[in-house]
Amino acid sequence: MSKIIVRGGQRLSGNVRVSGAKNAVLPILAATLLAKEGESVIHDVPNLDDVITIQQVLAALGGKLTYDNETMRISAANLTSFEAPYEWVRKMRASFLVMGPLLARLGRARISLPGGCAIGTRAIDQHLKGFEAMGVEIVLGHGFIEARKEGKLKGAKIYLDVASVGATENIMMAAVLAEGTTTIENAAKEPEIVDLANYLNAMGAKVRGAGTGIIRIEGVEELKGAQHTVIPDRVEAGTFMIAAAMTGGDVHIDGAIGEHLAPVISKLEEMGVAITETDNGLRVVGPQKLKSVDVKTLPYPGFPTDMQSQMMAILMIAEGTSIVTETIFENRFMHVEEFQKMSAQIKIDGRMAIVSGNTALTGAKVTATDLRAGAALICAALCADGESEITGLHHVDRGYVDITGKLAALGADIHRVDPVPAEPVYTKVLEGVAAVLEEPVVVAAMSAEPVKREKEAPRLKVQPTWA
Ligand SMILES: CC(=O)N[C@H]1[C@@H](OP(=O)(O)OP(=O)(O)OC[C@H]2O[C@@H](n3ccc(=O)[nH]c3=O)[C@H](O)[C@@H]2O)O[C@H](CO)[C@@H](O)[C@@H]1O
Ligand SMILES: C=C(OP(=O)(O)O)C(=O)O
Repeated sequence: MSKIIVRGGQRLSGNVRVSGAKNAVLPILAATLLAKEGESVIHDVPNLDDVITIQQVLAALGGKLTYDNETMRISAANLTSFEAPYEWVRKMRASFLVMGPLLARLGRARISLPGGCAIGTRAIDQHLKGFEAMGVEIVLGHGFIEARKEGKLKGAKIYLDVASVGATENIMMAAVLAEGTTTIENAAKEPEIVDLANYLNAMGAKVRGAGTGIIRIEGVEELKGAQHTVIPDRVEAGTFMIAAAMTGGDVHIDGAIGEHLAPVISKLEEMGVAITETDNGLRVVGPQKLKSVDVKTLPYPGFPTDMQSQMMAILMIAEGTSIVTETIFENRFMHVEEFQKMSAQIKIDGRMAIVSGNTALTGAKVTATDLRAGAALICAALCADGESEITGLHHVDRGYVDITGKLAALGADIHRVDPVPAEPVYTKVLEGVAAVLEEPVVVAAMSAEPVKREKEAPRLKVQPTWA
């Protein structure tokens, strides 16, 4: 089992570079499927497990991809499938974002139902409501959503009951090739929505109003591949801000965009952290003593739910009691039990967590229960007394590029231990796969490259019920 070992007590200092945003790159890579001709060249693509997953999804749908030095090149001229099976959607919910592009390009999509996940039920009704308003016929059954529309999708006026990030993105991507104009009301306003709209417009789309509550999309005939640079990851940046502040450090976060982090900056400033904007990032200086604050997660521009657990980590060592209210996901307090193993004093009351401050954190063996919980446990371990061992790293690897190396470069006493893969068992599995496929299989193990086969392996084709 992979683990991160941290010995607390080191003050962080120096410069850390923020990678491209996971939550921006995933919809953008899904949107590359919309280009009937030309290559898309996407820069600052972070080397994350979620990026490898979406890369495999795109390749299986017929996309041709290469990934080198944080640049991904994608051609999607010849799509060969309209199906996203359970294996992908289970691994990464954002695989569901291929539904909008597939409907726009092929008028068909067969997508596994994403179901709930650790942090909440995570409904998809608003995505489906949007597609149905555009004339798509949707049938649910056997764990799949089967969707089709004869001819082009029709522009529509769609009011979202909740300002869902994913639904806004999926509907935007479906609408860019629709007949007529689509209006999304109560649209999500996150910076990742604006980044997606910028990429779509570079492809030739007509998207207006992204970043506000009303987005208008005028459908166009065709889109072409385009160049785009992904925005820096505001959650990764926010995580380093908290790590710096918790250790009383002095850290420059290279690439962080202040405007994207306004609620995090405000709350940290209220706590006594000094934050200054520089030409290309933010400088964060932790104070001697941190003050407690109350925090409530909200859709952008409110305090991001993806920073809630890291914020809770810093509140544990602030002076006084703080209340953290989670309004986006109903089950996003799983990290509390892990923090308690590190001596935290936190009580949960429904959607509120009451955090007693002034805790002298102690090192412990803890498990990342989700992606941001993992990051929060690392932050806590950085100022805990003694050694902590953090497992459950498959969550962390979904969203942080080399968090261990980046923190070590800032002076943290941190390292990662990965078990050596058991070669004979692995080879045996590959031999088994090759036997089933009746073909040799060559896999680039532990690499960011997509799985390589000597020739395209036969895929299981599942026909939609109406075929
Ligand atoms: C890949 C990606 O970008 N993930 C982010 C995205 O997730 P995601 O796009 O899944 O989050 P949403 O904004 O859709 O979900 C927010 C809330 O709306 C509810 N909902 C959503 C859709 C729907 O059709 N019906 C419905 O009721 C969800 O259950 C949840 O309670 O935004 C979240 C909220 O900022 C972030 O935490 C995730 O990191
Ligand atoms: C919840 C998150 O991501 P996802 O929507 O991909 O699960 C996250 O980035 O914290």
